[in-house]
Amino acid sequence: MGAWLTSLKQSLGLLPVDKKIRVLILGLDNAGKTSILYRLHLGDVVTTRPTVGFNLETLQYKNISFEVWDLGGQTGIRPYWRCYFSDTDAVIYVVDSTDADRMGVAKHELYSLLDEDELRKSLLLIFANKQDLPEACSEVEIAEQLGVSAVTNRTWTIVKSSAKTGEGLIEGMDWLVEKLKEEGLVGPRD
Ligand SMILES: Nc1nc2c(ncn2[C@@H]2O[C@H](COP(=O)(O)OP(=O)(O)OP(=O)(O)O)[C@@H](O)[C@H]2O)c(=O)[nH]1
Ligand SMILES: [Mg+2]
Repeated sequence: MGAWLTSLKQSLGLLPVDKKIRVLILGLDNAGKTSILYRLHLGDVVTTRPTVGFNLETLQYKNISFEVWDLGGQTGIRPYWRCYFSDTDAVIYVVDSTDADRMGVAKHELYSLLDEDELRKSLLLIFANKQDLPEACSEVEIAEQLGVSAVTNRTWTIVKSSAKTGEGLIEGMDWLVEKLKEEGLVGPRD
């Protein structure tokens, strides 16, 4: 069905209006969350500052509306993440693949998220970010250090990415769309 016809039918009440897919972008400070949000939103590299609070954008991808919340990742802000958990369809967890010293902290924060009841049904897309840098660990190494192979109660994947070059971002979004369809959260026509 053409997009205009869908929208006409929706406005006439003949089709349900698709709900927005709620996505949280989480991860340690400096991981690249804001850079990824705006790379997806604007298709370009943006200059960022550490996020205090959040950035919120609506992304349209493959006829799906994603309401994307990018939350600040500094230590003192992380306890506030939980204020945003309700009704979250997907978590994008961003890891700085060059930050070997803090991989344990990144793992700890990830496992805290996995323990959250409000996120028990959320899809989990992990971006092993900053792959354009020569010192970046591979996504296989990151997966190992995060211990994600032990995660069996979630639909998850890990994708290598770069907010700088754009590598992996579409691959990650495509995975999300496929899983949202499988779970019936978006219709087959989307
Ligand atoms: N080389 C490279 N640099 C990146 C990449 N992604 C982000 N950066 C840089 O990493 C720094 C932090 O990026 P942000 O997007 O602000 O990180 P953040 O996760 O939003 O950080 P907080 O808001 O503090 O939680 C910035 O200097 C970015 O330019 C990437 O893929 N490659
Ligand atoms: Mg930020």
